[in-house]
Amino acid sequence: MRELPLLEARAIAKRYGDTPVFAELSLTLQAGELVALIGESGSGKSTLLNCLAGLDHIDAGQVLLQGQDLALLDEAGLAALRRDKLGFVFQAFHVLPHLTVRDNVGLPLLLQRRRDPARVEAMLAAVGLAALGERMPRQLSGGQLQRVAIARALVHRPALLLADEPTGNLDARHAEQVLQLLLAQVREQGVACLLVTHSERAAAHADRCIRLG
Ligand SMILES: Nc1ncnc2c1ncn2[C@@H]1O[C@H](COP(=O)(O)OP(=O)(O)OP(=O)(O)O)[C@@H](O)[C@H]1O
Repeated sequence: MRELPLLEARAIAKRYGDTPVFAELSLTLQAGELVALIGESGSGKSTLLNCLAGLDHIDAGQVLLQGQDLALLDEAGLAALRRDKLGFVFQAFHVLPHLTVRDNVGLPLLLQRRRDPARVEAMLAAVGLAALGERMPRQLSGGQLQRVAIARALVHRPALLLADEPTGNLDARHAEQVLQLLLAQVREQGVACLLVTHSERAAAHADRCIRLG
């Protein structure tokens, strides 16, 4: 028997006003799978990620995370699901400006009431930011901020990682470092990862590609 998909979208549709972004879109993601989401600018990749995370409402269809239909959850239920199961790397990082780098990375663990300083340090080291834990976000470069966002998205060992161009601001060396980190989470921890990317190099690491538009 086939394993229950970690994430399943069934014939979902999204429009803004009268303008459809996508329709009849179905996808599944299994634990331990890295899937690249590709498509031209404006094809709806970020919108799809937001819909899969329950951050944006769909107009038709169903999204199921570990069999749970997101539409049946209220806002508190959705927030708890995101807190416990999901890591999200936003295109705009959404790093909190008044917290240090270390506290930004530790935030998901704090929200789950399970502080783990060693895990936070390990994630900082994994993204090459071990020396910058005490810095404030305004003292970081764009690429460093992106790596903070990646460490924060993984620190609580989510079952699902939705990553919106996580290597977009990085030089080749750091992009490869981040890709290897994502791959390790997928292969060793069984994380399911949907990776939005314009990079052929990043897409080449994926098990499959889904194209929008
Ligand atoms: N809040 C919104 N209101 C109206 N239209 C929106 C909104 N958000 C996105 N759109 C439109 O929906 C379409 C898809 O946008 P989206 O950001 O998902 O694309 P994308 O594939 O992620 O693009 P990029 O690669 O440039 O990040 C675009 O045409 C965009 O203008």
